[in-house]
Amino acid sequence: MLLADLVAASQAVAATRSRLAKRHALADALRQAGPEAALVAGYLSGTVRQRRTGLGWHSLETLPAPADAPTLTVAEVDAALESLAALSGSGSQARRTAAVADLFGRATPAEQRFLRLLVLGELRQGALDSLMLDAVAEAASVPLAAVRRAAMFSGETGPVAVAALTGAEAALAAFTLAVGTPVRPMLASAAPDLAGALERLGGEVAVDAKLDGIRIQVHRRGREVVVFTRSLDDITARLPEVVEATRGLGGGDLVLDGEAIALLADGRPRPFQETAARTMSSADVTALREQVPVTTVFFDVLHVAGQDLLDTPAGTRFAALGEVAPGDLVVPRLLTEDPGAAADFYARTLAGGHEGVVVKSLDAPYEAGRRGAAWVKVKPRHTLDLVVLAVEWGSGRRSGTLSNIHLGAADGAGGFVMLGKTFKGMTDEMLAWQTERFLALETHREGHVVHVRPEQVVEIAFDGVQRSPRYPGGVALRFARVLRYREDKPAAEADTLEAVRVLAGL
Ligand SMILES: Nc1ncnc2c1ncn2[C@@H]1O[C@H](COP(=O)(O)OP(=O)(O)OP(=O)(O)O)[C@@H](O)[C@H]1O
Repeated sequence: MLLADLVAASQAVAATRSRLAKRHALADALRQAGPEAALVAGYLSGTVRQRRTGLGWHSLETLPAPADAPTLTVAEVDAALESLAALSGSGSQARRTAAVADLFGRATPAEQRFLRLLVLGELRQGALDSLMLDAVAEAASVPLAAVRRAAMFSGETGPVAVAALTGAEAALAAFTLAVGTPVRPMLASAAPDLAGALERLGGEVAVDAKLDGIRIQVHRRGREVVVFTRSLDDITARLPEVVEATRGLGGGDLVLDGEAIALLADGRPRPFQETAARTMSSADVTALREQVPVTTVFFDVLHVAGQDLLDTPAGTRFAALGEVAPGDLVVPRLLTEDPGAAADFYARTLAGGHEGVVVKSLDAPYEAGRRGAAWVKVKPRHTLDLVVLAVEWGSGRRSGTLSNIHLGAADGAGGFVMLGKTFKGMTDEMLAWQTERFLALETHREGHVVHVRPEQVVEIAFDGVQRSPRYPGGVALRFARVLRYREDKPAAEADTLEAVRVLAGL
């Protein structure tokens, strides 16, 4: 497939705000790509990023004269980006510059623009992953459910696109849960209070403590244990306690879902940052482990000894978890249909220093990768997970640091809408960290404002939402302040403008 065709498809997707029209444009591109659909799916959903090539906007400021006619193929571009990503060691800077000049020199003006945005991670035509899955189903004329199911086992959309287009439903059915390969975790929806959550689910439910740690998905095959994060990164080396705790369980091969959390001697949680620090680096694990040991807590099981439990009702899965894991490794949980008992449990959980509860249906399957209705979280404090769009250089005591952050909510079509700014709540350590982080994400500058790739999620507390003509979404946050940066949440899962409007009762 020619790069020019991919550019045309990208422009067609970007040109419309209608989800249906975007889906048709993507489906056309996938059909045209055939066996190269994996590449096309990767490029059009923006999963191929600057991170891989190590190129910043500085290196793309002056580009060579463009070519007159389109000759570059998508496969050639991919190979060139791969080899750029592999460059390291002495002299790699010069080789990188030469490779960039060669690639861009063979591109037409429109292709140069596309490549520049692609490499900088700014190609946001709104092809979110869920939309790409819709397009795959359309292009291959297969049921969407079959595509979604394959994607939850595959982690990446590319191989699913190729299977759907070349082998239809039969090829999609070959994607199953494999012990050792992570599946996308099930996510929760939110209710404003406990009564709302109980009403939504009805009847007997499980009320779980919501522990403010790090989501872990643990796979055990024989003696081998692998620990994955919420975003499916392998962090086994960082959490030896989890590996040891899992080795000691019964039940043959296992896939478990849970939380790793640093607790004090009395069982109350340590500050979230301390748990998070344990998952950031695999250096000095032994020393870190001595200072801040983490406790392993499981709340679900997806596979036991050759049997997949994803489609088994939660009540049965929870009973299976009780059989393989001792009580101290299972989340505090109450099975009840009595709102009074649920309220007592919620109050006790909060008194124990925990974040809230997750109310779970006992009949539901494990809906991997979905923010489903079967898990409803309830927290006393409302927060939003927003994306940093730009940062301003600080003044006075903060001069030399990037301080005031511009906050964006997802617009539901792959872009972000600004809701306000804040420089509140940041510790000196956070300021130092964010300065480095946002310089690495920089795309361009306007005066004292540094624009960044919208990739960093930040958890924000606020006192309310008000109508505001100043911001494009028509709403702004009152007294927004930073609680913490979230390393475990991709920008695509940030809170949406729609969710913010609902909060504001608009
Ligand atoms: N008992 C529990 N059951 C399910 N998830 C739990 C539980 N205790 C803690 N959690 C955490 O809560 C998260 C579920 O909430 P949600 O799906 O909204 O994810 P999130 O967006 O990361 O939420 P939040 O920002 O509230 O932590 C899980 O990812 C998990 O890390």
